[in-house]
Amino acid sequence: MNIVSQSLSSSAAPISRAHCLAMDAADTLASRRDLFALPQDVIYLDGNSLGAMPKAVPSRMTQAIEQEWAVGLIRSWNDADWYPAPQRVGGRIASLIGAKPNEVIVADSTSVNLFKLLVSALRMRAGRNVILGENGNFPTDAYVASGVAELTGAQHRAVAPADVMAALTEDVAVLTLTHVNYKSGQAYDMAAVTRRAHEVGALVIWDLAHTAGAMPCDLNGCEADFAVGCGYKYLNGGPGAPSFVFVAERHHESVRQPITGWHGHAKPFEFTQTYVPAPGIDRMLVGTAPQMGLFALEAALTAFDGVDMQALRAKSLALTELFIRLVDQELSEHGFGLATPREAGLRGSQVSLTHAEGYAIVQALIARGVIGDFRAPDILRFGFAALYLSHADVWDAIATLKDVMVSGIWRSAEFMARKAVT
Ligand SMILES: Cc1ncc(COP(=O)(O)O)c(C=O)c1O
Ligand SMILES: Nc1ccccc1C(=O)C[C@H](N)C(=O)O
Repeated sequence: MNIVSQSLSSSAAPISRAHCLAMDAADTLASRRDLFALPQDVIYLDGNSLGAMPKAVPSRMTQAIEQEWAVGLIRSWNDADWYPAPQRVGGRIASLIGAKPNEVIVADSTSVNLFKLLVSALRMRAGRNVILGENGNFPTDAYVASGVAELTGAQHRAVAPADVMAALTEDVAVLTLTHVNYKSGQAYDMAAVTRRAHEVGALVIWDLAHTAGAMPCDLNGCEADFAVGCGYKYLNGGPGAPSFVFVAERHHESVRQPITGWHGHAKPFEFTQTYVPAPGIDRMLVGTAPQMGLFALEAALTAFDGVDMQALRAKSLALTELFIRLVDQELSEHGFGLATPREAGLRGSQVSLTHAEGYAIVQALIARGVIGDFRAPDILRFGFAALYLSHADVWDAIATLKDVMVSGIWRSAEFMARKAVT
């Protein structure tokens, strides 16, 4: 039972702001908020798109720029340990996703890492030619799968999430899914899906964009093959932070990724003319790593030091449950639907509402300091980063949304007309 159920189940009384403050007083993660620089007048519910900035980042960047780059110059590749940063930061992320440190490396973007893994998986399942995906996945996942299919002659087959299990047939080389859907916030049962895929001999790539740092994940416990994810969402690495890629140790020998750049070479500084893949996870590298992005991400990850991911999950579920209950309690007359499962076990760390006028409503909310986002055609999306949100924030966000609806302010031309960029 989570903190909301505990404090509310015994009473049928409406939830009040005082209840929320009581939950904050009992919140063991509450002090983590001080690790983040967030404007006073903002309630930030968009950490599933761009995480907030950890205060540890600016001083690390200043040191990297003013000392390591300006003074150390090229010597810093060795003297400041720039060279092993992809492995080092990968090792930190591994601890958040149920992987061993040598199974995760940070490189490139999520889209590029998906490309590398899809081609690798097809090569490992020669004789099978289907990439199985899901309808409604984040577009880049579908685009990259189609691009790989076009390049390799494979077939990209996308089915409804509910039909994935049945679509796992013996011609599937690789199944590619996003663990927590970016629109609905619904999560797959990673263990069950991976098991079924393996029963038919398929490999699985999990996109953890909306999972890593948002909730616990046990890649090795699920015997996952491959995974990718973003550094800039719940890991708070900053805009365009590099992505991470996971390859289970048992596949390290056989995985051959297609972008055979020199940093994935066994001996990059021998400058030979023939490509020989590096042993282990290093072969997933391509070219020179974006060091500044790595440093920001590395500093950002210190916000997770000592965090029990089960406690983080409990708080995340408490926040999302509270939000859902308050929508029921405060907004029932305003035409919102719920696109996210009420059942906690099926939910990631976001709540999505539906409303035909969602775009204008989100714009009006943002103008009042509650930052969520809109996803066409009718989704109002709210991400809950348990490290920096409080239960009172949830109350205040709902109160602002109610005010936007009751006042009808969202109908003003300003909000109806503004163009969405995020
Ligand atoms: C599920 C998912 N995959 C991938 C991405 C992004 O990939 P990239 O970092 O390559 O832009 C996102 C968000 O942008 C996402 O939500
Ligand atoms: N990388 C971005 C750059 C600009 C605007 C949004 C994004 C996102 O990450 C969107 C996110 N993946 C989503 O789930 O909608």
